[in-house]
Parts: sequence; structure tokens; C-alpha cells
Amino acid sequence: MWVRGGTPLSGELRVYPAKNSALKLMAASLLSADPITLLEVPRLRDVDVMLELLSHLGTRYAWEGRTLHLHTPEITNTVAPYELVSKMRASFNLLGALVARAGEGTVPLPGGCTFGPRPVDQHLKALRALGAEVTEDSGYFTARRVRPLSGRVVFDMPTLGGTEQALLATALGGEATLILTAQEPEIEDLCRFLAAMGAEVRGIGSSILHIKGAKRLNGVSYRIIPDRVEAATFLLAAAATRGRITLTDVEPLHLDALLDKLTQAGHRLEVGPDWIHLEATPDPKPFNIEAREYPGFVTDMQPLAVGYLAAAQGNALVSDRVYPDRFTNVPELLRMGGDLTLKDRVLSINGKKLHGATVKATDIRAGAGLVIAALAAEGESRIEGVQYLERGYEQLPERLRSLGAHVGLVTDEPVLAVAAD
Ligand SMILES: CC(=O)N[C@H]1[C@@H](OP(=O)(O)OP(=O)(O)OC[C@H]2O[C@@H](n3ccc(=O)[nH]c3=O)[C@H](O)[C@@H]2O)O[C@H](CO)[C@@H](O)[C@@H]1O
Ligand SMILES: C=C(OP(=O)(O)O)C(=O)O
Repeated sequence: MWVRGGTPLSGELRVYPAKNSALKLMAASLLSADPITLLEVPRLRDVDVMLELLSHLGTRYAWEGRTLHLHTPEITNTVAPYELVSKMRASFNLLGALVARAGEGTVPLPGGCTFGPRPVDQHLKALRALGAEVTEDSGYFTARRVRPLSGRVVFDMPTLGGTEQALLATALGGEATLILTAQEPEIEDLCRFLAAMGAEVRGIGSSILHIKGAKRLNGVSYRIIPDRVEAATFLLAAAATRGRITLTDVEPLHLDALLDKLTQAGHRLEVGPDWIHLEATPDPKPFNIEAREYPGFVTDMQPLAVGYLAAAQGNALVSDRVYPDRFTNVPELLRMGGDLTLKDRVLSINGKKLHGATVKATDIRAGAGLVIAALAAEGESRIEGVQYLERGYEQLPERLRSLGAHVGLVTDEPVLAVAAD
């Protein structure tokens, strides 16, 4: 992707539904033999991968515009193939859904963004605590239901995927008390989805969840929550370019920690029930970040904020309690003239005017952080690894262009090549 920086973003943009919720609701669709309809599903690479996985397991699907119809009359295969599972983390949640619906499932260790160790021990701990037999063979995990899945799961730390695994495993005929669950909005969305299908879920939004599964889960038509990380990306891009933006179809409550930082920086914010307006200050103050679990400043927004802070003024300190090594875009920001020093897992940023450069995205949010920095930089940048951005952002160049940015895919825009000549 090429980006010619320096233009303040300006305009209105609709936020699309959350990738990380859509993927888990798609996995949950395996729990019912009835048709499931997901409204307004983001058209992303990860969604396509999950559809391939579901098809392999027995799901028939059809798109109607952005509405996705899913139907799994029966599970025809209980093994998820490595080629697909290795493409993203969310695929590991198929294990819980398969064991609940088919009594057995086999899923290899998942792939996904690599920014330090991402173990699955809590997923396995949860399944075992619920009475499943879990075995491992050459990187493939098999879970078997030998009795109805039920019990208490005490997580060692709040884990999004681990909590989702336990919810999926018990929603069909099981029962569980889950302690120290993740409280991320995607968990709440999955709980509400399962409740709409007929499961009983108490404690939604808290760190202790009680789930009583139904013997049979019914089909539903469901609207996914807005993507808070996408919203954060556009807000930070507008702030970095000293622009103004109105986001619609957004849930401001999911963005409290970021909105607080942006206000602290001096940007003017107005917030409505489902919209946010940001007018950037020409003279922003820096802010420090300690990324942590929701409702704290979430780790997925941390690399975005690093892109913003690198191109802003002043000194900032950034650390990440969830993924302490999630600083994969730092070496790339140095290529753009950034002044960033990483020591003992604390990133020290001396914000300054950046210049364009050829840089590489190595994961979704690191890549998006580079886009933010490139939009604020002087001159042209080329961001390689666009396939990572496409995992998590729908039509990113087109939507940035609608806000006045000069960006495009290298394949369909000769501008950078001409400029480089
Ligand atoms: C597809 C998806 O939804 N991905 C999100 C999900 O990933 P994911 O669900 O993988 O992240 P978790 O919430 O599970 O991870 C939180 C912390 O728990 C640790 N942990 C997790 C599971 C486990 O079995 N053992 C263990 O030690 C992790 O290393 C990490 O330090 O939540 C992350 C944290 O909000 C986000 O960055 C990802 O974008
Ligand atoms: C880290 C992410 O995805 P995954 O967990 O699939 O790597 C993400 O969406 O930012």
C-alpha cells in the first residue's frame, strides 16, 4: 500500500462490525442445527478463512449483500485443517464448539499475529475442568466429551479466547461457572448471541460468568457489535494528521480509555449514543500508555497509538501488560525517522515529524500503526505486508481516501512509482 502523508483527514465514516466478534459468533453458529443469520458482517480475509473452516466442518453458507446466512444441519467432519487454522488465532475456538455439538473435535495449534508467546494452556485447562478429555498429537489437540460438560473454571488470567472456549463448550447442554473471565465487549457479544440462541448466561460484562446450556439451541438473526479497534484506528489517524472526523455506527463506551487519552492530548471530542466527533488540536500533548485488559487501554490499540505518538510531539512511555513484546512496528517506525527506544519492555518515544519510507507490516495492528504514522509523515511511504491489513480492515485505502487521504494499493495506483522515479 502506498501513502502520501501530510493531508488532514476530514469527513464522516461508518464503523464496520467487529472482526473478533464476528469470528467467534461464526464458530458459535456450529452449535445449532437451525439457520443462523449474521447481519452486516465485515468482508475480511479472516471471515473468509472462518467460512472455509466452517464449510469443511459441514456448514452451508450464503452471502446476501453483507448479511451472512449459516446453516449446519450436521457436523460432517470434526478435524479442522492445519492450512486454515494456521492463518488465525480465532480458529482455535472451533474446538469448544465441536466438542459441544459433535462430542469431539480436533484442532491444531492456531496461527495469528506473532508478537510474542500466545499459549493455549488456559483453553485446555478450561476444557479439562469441564470434564473433557484433551489429548495432543503432533501439534493437534483433540477434545472429547465423555459426560455433559460442566464445572467451575478458574482462569489464571483474563483470556478472551479461553473464556470464549469455555462458553462455546458449555452452551449446548453443559453448565459452568467461569471465574476471572475476560470482560472485553466481544465476550459480552458472544454471551448475548448464545442467550438469543437459548442458553442462560448470568453475570454478562463481569469477571464471573454462569452459563447453563440449553439441550437444543435455536437459530437467530443477530447484529454484531461495532469494531472498536477499527474506530480507534480512524480516530488516531485523524488526530495524527490534525484533521477532523465523525465516526458513526460506533459504540463510544467501548472506547473510553482511548477517548480519555485523546482528550488528555488536547483533541476536542464530542460523543453521542452511537457517534464520535474528533477535532484535532494543532498542538497535541503526548500521553503514556500501559496496555491492559478491557476496560483498560486494550493491547490491540497499543500499536496504533505508538504510530500516532511517534509522529506527535513530546515524550511518551508505552508498555503492554497483556503482550509485553508487542512492539513489532518499532523498527519500521525508525525507518521513517522515528525516535523510539525499547528497553526492558518499555518503549520510550520522542515524537517528531516523520518522513516517508518503505516499511513492512508484520501483523494487523502493527501495520495499521504504520499507516497512521505514514498519513502524518512528510512524503511517500510504501507499506508492505498489505495482506495483514486485509485480515482486519475492510477497504482500508478506499475508506481513508473518502476522508481525503492520498493512499492506494501499489497494484492499482502508479502514483508512488511515478514519484519515486
Ligand atoms: C481473534 C481474537 O479475538 N484476538 C484477540 C484476542 O486474542 P486471544 O484470545 O488470543 O488473547 P487472550 O485474551 O487469550 O490473551 C490474553 C493474555 O493471556 C495469555 N494467555 C491466553 C490464553 C492462554 O491459553 N494462555 C495464556 O497465557 C496471553 O498470552 C495474553 O498474555 O485477545 C487479545 C487480547 O485482547 C487481542 O490482542 C486479539 O486481537
Ligand atoms: C491480534 C489480532 O488477531 P489474532 O488474534 O487473530 O492474531 C487482531 O485482531 O489484532
